[in-house]
Amino acid sequence: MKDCIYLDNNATTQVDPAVIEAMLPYLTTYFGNPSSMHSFGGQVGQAVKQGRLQIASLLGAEASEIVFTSCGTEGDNAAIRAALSAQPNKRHIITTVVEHPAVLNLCKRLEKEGYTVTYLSVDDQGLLDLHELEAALTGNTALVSVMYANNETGVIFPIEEIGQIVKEKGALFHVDAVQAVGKVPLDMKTSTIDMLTLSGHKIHAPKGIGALYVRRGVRFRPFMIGGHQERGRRGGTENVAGIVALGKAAELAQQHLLEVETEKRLRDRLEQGILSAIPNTVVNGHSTKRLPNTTNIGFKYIEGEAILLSLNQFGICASSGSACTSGSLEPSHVLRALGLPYSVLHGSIRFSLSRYTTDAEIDRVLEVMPQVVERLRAMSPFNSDDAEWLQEQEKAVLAH
Ligand SMILES: Cc1ncc(COP(=O)(O)O)c(C=O)c1O
Ligand code: FES
Repeated sequence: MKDCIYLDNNATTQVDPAVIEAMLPYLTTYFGNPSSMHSFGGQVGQAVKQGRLQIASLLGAEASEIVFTSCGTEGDNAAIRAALSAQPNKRHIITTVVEHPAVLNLCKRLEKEGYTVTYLSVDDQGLLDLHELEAALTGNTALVSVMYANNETGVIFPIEEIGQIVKEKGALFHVDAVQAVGKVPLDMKTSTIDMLTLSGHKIHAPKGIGALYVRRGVRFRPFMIGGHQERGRRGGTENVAGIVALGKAAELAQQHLLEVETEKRLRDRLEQGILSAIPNTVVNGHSTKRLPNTTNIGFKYIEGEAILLSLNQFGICASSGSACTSGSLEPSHVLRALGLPYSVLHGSIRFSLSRYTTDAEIDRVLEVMPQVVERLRAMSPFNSDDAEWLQEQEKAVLAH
């Protein structure tokens, strides 16, 4: 079991014991290849089929619309590349400035390959202006790729409204729903989404397995070229144990969707507790158009990294942004896009809860947090907005 108060579930989640139990036989006894003709392989093929049905059920999709991938990053890459190669005459892509690097860095690469990319901006609440989307869409737009919910702030975009606009212009619509799956109800049958990415390790399955929903009728050229697996949409012998795990995790996520209010109650208690006990704190991102498990809080005048290290000493795991960029001390591209002042930008912490989070854990964080912040602020050279240095930094950020 975990030996810390784990509030970093947007980075990754604990594998559910029931998921481990379901997948283990496929690492031991049932090691066959699902494509084999013999019945030993056939049994394994059945397990893959079952996993596909479970994922389809969570998404309100058909089993044939699910393609297993190795992770969310692969799903995003496969969807975007497939959309482009299916429409070779269209050379324009629309995405947002707050996407995960799996989309953002791919789009930057595609610009080098000759595509034009529009990066939609967000306001200080992290929300899009749909007029900007309408104005950007042209007959040359192959694809609009927008995340369902942001991994850093939890802000949720109005996906179906966006989809309506996209469909009017005949572009394909891809949604990175890695953070939304299991936290908001999804129904592909009534949705405008053409392709949707999800990742196992964010929903209590292991790392290294994911899925891509591809609406029936959407032309899909494989990203991973090889054998006939996944109906020719993704070559490579299936990660059977991973698929079984993802299927089980999807089943549990579907059940848990009914209880997601509990997670929200704990998140709100944590957030309100911090805001009321500690002065000069702000919530980053829209307060209600948000995932139920995420809060991103700016603690003015101190460094996020310092807060994280102090919390770590108390056995509390949180994050100052996305795991893949936290190695660099650059402020998060998401918080920068919100145009936050320098003092908030550098002092922001993301707490992301899961169904395992307890009231006792939230109590403990609320007990520790004020002392941590007070101690760091006492050492901070700039503890008011008037500090000349701070003002200079603000100007530099705005000019950036
Ligand atoms: C919004 C979003 N998209 C994509 C990914 C990438 O998923 P994976 O780690 O499975 O490649 C993540 C993971 O952090 C994410 O939060
Ligand atoms: S890969 Fe998700 S935080 Fe970077």
